[in-house]
This record gives sequence, structure tokens and C-alpha cells, in this order.
Amino acid sequence: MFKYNSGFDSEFQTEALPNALPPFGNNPQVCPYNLYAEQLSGTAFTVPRKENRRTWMYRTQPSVLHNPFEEVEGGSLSHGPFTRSNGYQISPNQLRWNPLPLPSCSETFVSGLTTIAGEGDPKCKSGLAVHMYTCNRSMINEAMYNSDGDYLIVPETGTLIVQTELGYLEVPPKFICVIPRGIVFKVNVEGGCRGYVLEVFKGHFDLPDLGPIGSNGLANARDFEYPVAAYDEVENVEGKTKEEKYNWKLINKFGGLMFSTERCGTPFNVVAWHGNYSPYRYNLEKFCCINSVTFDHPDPSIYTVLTCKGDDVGTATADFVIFPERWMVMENTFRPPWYHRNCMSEFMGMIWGKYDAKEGFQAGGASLHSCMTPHGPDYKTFKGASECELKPHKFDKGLAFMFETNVILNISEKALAAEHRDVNYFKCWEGIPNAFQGKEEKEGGEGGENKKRKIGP
Ligand SMILES: O=C(O)Cc1cc(O)ccc1O
Ligand SMILES: [Fe+2]
Repeated sequence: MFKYNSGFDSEFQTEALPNALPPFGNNPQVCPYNLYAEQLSGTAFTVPRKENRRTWMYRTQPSVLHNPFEEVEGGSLSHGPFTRSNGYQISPNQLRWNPLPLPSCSETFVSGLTTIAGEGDPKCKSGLAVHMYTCNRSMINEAMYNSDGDYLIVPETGTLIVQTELGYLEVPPKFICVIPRGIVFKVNVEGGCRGYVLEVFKGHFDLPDLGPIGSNGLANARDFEYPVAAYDEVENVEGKTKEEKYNWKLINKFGGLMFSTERCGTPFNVVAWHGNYSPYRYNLEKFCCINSVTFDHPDPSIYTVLTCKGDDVGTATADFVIFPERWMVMENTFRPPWYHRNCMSEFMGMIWGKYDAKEGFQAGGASLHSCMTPHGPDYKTFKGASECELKPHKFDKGLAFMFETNVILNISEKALAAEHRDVNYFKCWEGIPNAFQGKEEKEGGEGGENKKRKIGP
């Protein structure tokens, strides 16, 4: 339906009307079509050139035309600092949630956002938040921008039509989109929608380095799609009062709180733009998976789609990782995820189908295994994967993902107390027997062959 340009992190130029971009330079004395030039900076002016992101927009009116913002009740999205007094707790427990029910009353993407967890402070540009949304209504004459960071949106049910200042993105399940800090957007939907949002308060998402993998593979740069310029029809405001002209609601998430105001006409009035700071979408089915073809289950970092680098080299503020359809061919290997404890925290969601490590992890549900919280396959999965014949096998039963972060997340009390929380989750590991056979009975003896284990009584 919509057109796109492609290429991660590229410098694009796009015009909804011919020759709407200045032929050279960014801010000529008078712009083509008498448009207003406006720069949006996504990095400090002075960061190194290869990290520098900014976009020049040529719009029918500049963004300044709005009334003063006032703080509003942010509902479940407004998170303020992630403190106990503000309704956040920490927990070293294994946590899991069943799917959030789709809304029974009218909700937009923004009103239907609810913060699940977070750490850090958007005012200091550090940390992240994890949100979920359910919605069933398009935003009409209503738009939002986030001063706090970049949104990475993962739909699970329903297609989002994301209208942004820079053009449209269609984002069905199995696609993701990123809306960088400051970009004004609205979301149109048809029917019930549900999904996940990762918000990073510092930096931007990058493709991970590939090291010895080489110059291709995982998420390929050419598969990232960027909007082409599109603007709303200009309204005839002749004879209208100021109130009638200021007919759009503009919401701003700012320092963890929500603010709202009225703005003069549509904010989607950019006729042309050029630059490298833009929202984009990516089809997760284009992910080129790298996996073991000999033995052993590799670390899940091989499935990293996008990473938001942290302060320490190789340690992300947040990675977006998927567990896509793939062939499992490893020999003499327990193929599902191993039991493990991780210094990073793992928030997981399910886009469709089933997860290969557990029963009961449902599409639209979520789990959180925080820093050093033990987790891994439930006993049934362990037993099955330890005893099955190891033939080449295509895992094609579902698509899970992980937001993996360096921080310990504070969890919203609302999410902890929610009815859809699976408080019996920890029981999925109950009954794992002690299968140790004792020194005398050990098969193979010292240095013996790595024999197939016998499981259970
Ligand atoms: O915990 C999980 O299910 C996610 C995960 C998957 C995997 O293949 C290896 C490690 C890991 O944390
Ligand atoms: Fe894990």
C-alpha cells in the first residue's frame, strides 16, 4: 500500500511534490513552495560524523504552532521515576504473564499503552522502559511525540498504520518499527491490537557488529524500510476562530510524564525531507539466521536484530533478539535453550505460536527473568529433548523475542498484581528429578564416552 526507501541508516531524500526540496543547501532564504525549513536533530550536533543523525523537513507550517503544554494524567503509561513510592518494585523471581486481554472499551495506541518495567531516568538520558499496548481505535486529530527516547514497537495482534511526520509505515505482526525520539506520529488501527514496546532513553538502535560472521547475515541493512514524504491535505482555515484552528491534540511524553496541548492543524504537513533520522520498519521474516551446524546450542546473541549500545563495549542498554524459524541440525546436543543464569535481564514476548523451551508461554504473553534469575526449559521439554532422536529438524512453531538489558528492571505493581499474571509459573520446573547416578554406577567411567543420559525414574 505505501512506498518505502530502503537501507539501514542511509541518507534519504524524498518529495511528495516535485522539486519541493531545495536543490542544494538546507535552508535557503525562501524554500520551494514557500515551505518552512525545520531541522530535527537526533544526536548532539557535534557527535562524530558516522553517528550523526538529523533530518531536514520542509513543511507547510513549522512545529512551533501549538499552545503551551500542560501535564495530564498519563494513565498506565506515565511512569515518572521507577521507584517504590511511584508504584515500582524489584523481584528476583521468574515472572510470566498470560496475554493482556484486548480492550473492552475504546482505546488508542497511546491511551492503551501500559508500562510493565523500567530502569533509569529519561531526564538523564539513561536506561529503558518496557511497555505493552492494547488498542482498538485510531487516533483522530491526535498525535504524539516522545522526548524521552526511541520506541521499538513489536505488534502481536493487528496491523498498525503508523503515520509520521516523514510518511507512513504499515506494521503488521511479524514486522517491527522504530520511531526515534521526537518524531511526531499517530497510529491507525482496525479492530483489536496488542503488542510490545521497548523504549530506550539513550542513543539509538544499531545493527549489531557481525565479527567473524562477515559482511552479511542476521538483519541485512537493505531490508530496513523508510517512509517516503506524505502530507495531509491542507485545511481551509479562512474565517475560523483560534479554537477552531487549534483542532489537533498533541501529546508529549517528557521526563516520564505526559503533557498535552492543542496545535494548529495537522502536524503531518511535511512536503519533503532529507536526512538520516527517520522512523523505519523491518520484516522479521527477512532475518538471516546463523546457527550451529556441528554441536551445541550457541548464545542467543546470534539472533540479535537491533542493539542499542551501552557505555561498556559489547554490553547493550537493550538488545532486540528474535527466535525465528530455523533448522536445528546440531549433533549430540540438547537443542532447546539450556538452563542458565544471566547477568543481563531477559524480558520475552511471543509474536505467534509456541516457544521451544516451554509450554504455557502464549502469544501476547510475556516473561521476565532478571539478572541471575535461574531459568530454562520446563521438565517436559527437557525430558523430550534429551530422549528424542536427533534428526535435522525445522523449528517452525512460533516466533518469540527478547528485550535483553544490562539493567535490573523495576516492575510496575500493576503488572505484578494483574489478573493475567501466571503466579504458578515457577511450578513448571517442579518435579525435575535428581538424575545423578552416583559414582559407582556412572557409565563409561573416567574419561568415558559422553553417553546419552537416562532421564526420570
Ligand atoms: O531464556 C530464554 O528462553 C532465552 C534464551 C534462549 C536461548 O536459546 C539461549 C539463552 C536464552 O536466554
Ligand atoms: Fe534466558
